[in-house]
Amino acid sequence: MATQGNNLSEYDKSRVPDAKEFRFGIVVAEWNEDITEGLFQGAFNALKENGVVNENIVRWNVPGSFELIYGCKKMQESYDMLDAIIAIGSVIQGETKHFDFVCEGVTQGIKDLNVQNDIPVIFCVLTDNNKQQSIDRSGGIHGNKGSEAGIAAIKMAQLRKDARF
Ligand SMILES: Nc1c(NC[C@H](O)[C@H](O)[C@H](O)CO)[nH]c(=O)[nH]c1=O
Ligand SMILES: CC(=O)[C@@H](O)COP(=O)(O)O
Repeated sequence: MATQGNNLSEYDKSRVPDAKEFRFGIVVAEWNEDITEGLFQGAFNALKENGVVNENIVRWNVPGSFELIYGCKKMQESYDMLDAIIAIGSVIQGETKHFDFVCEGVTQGIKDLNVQNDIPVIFCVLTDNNKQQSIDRSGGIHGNKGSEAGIAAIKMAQLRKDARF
């Protein structure tokens, strides 16, 4: 399986651009907030480890993962000086098919934001079968997907900058 055998927090620092000039937005869903706070810390720490200063990180909260779509869209519109945005959520299977619709909806919505707008939005939404899988991927045995997302945000910010010249 993609994550098993790998650690989401490990990365080759020599392959990560210096991010001290970049500005990032982070939109965090409050559903399963024990998980999403862990993901936020992973992303925040990864940005800081690579030179980002606190003043260049703006955070908004939204109720659930489905609202990440609107929150990220408004952040793209409100903060056009941002270099990348990270969308953080934790969706855990319940008794019904609601999980399927939330996961598909947020996936398609964030994809659309990347297609329609110029600020890249990084998909840091866990879609897990149970709580343990979420714990394992937000600072547990498989590392922290938030860290992975922070590094992806830096790399996409650099790609966007390079693409302008
Ligand atoms: N069950 C989970 C949800 N459900 C709520 C939706 O995201 C949304 O807020 C609601 O349908 C109102 O529009 N959200 C999560 O982030 N994680 C879940 O496990
Ligand atoms: C992803 C969800 O919305 C889900 O956790 C809600 O739980 P349930 O399907 O039991 O209503």
